Amino acid sequence: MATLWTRGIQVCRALPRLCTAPSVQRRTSVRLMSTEKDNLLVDVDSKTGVATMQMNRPPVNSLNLEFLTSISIALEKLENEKCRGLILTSDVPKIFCAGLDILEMYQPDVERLQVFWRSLQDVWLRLYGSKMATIAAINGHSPAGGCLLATCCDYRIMAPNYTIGLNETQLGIVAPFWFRDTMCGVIGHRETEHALTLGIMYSTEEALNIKLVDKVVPQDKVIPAAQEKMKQYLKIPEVARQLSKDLMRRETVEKLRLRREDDVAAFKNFAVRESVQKSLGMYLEMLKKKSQQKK
Ligand SMILES: CC/C=C\C/C=C\C/C=C\CCC/C=C/C(=O)SCCNC(=O)CCNC(=O)[C@H](O)C(C)(C)COP(=O)(O)OP(=O)(O)OC[C@H]1O[C@@H](n2cnc3c(N)ncnc32)[C@H](O)[C@@H]1OP(=O)(O)O
Repeated sequence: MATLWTRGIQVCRALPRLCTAPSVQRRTSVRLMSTEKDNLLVDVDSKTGVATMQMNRPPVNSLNLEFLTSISIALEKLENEKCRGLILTSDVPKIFCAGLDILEMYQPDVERLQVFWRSLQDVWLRLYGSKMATIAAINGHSPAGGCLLATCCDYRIMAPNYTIGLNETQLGIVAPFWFRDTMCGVIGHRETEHALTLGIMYSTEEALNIKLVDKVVPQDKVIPAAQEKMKQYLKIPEVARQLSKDLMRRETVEKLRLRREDDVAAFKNFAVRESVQKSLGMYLEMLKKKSQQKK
């Protein structure tokens, strides 16, 4: 991984503050370009070629356009750098990712809404279709789009006492076909139908039971366990591992690739419906009330 190391140093030269951070010893730390400051922390271990991507957009890592764009650019960069593995996790306490930023969908600017949806498609295409071995270290709640990110990965390790699931119907919205297909690939048709129609948020233990997550470990062991599991993936001859993954996922990836603009139009037309806007408004209100009660 010499090339990676050299390139990493070049990036660090442009960002000297990072290079002096103690946590980057024997590591190449790459802070990727982003429109929102420091919302994505990406460390690449120069010895193993494994990147750790920490989402850091408080309070809940909700995915707005800028954040999705940062993630997409980072994924592209890691793929171009021929990183071998990716651990996706969160730097926000108790939250892996709260899914799409509902404010992007509520009373939207229609042009931005479509760009927003394309940026989510980009992230999905890059993560689900990645050549890297990918592991989600789920160290917090993971509803909807958060669950999507986790299910895009090859393996999921989760800490206890959190929730994960595609809860879209609870907001009066619908998980599109590529969310469904990703979930189906992990837990199968029947459980996905059950999960999607009811918008089920599973506890960590329930998620383990239905194999939505592969392993449960204490909070402080989630990232070490992901690093350990990654070693198993990296022992497999690269081309064989990548082609096997591609064989499993290509059809699903191609389906969206071929229908991207139809999917954008379907999303836009759905999101602007009066009934959908009303549901989103009520859900936001409920979240606000709940948040105020805590304060
Ligand atoms: C015919 C049709 C066919 C096809 C359809 C075509 C297209 C499909 C159409 C639509 C598809 C859309 C797919 C959508 C995917 C999504 O991801 S939607 C987002 C779903 N997410 C959620 O439901 C999560 C909601 N949040 C929570 O449950 C909790 O916040 C939490 C468990 C994540 C964390 O709990 P707490 O730590 O207690 O934090 P608070 O609840 O107090 O929240 C703090 C703060 O953050 C705000 N917030 C939370 N989540 C979001 C969010 N997702 N977006 C924006 N903002 C969020 C919350 O309101 C608080 O704000 P303040 O009140 O403090 O300002």
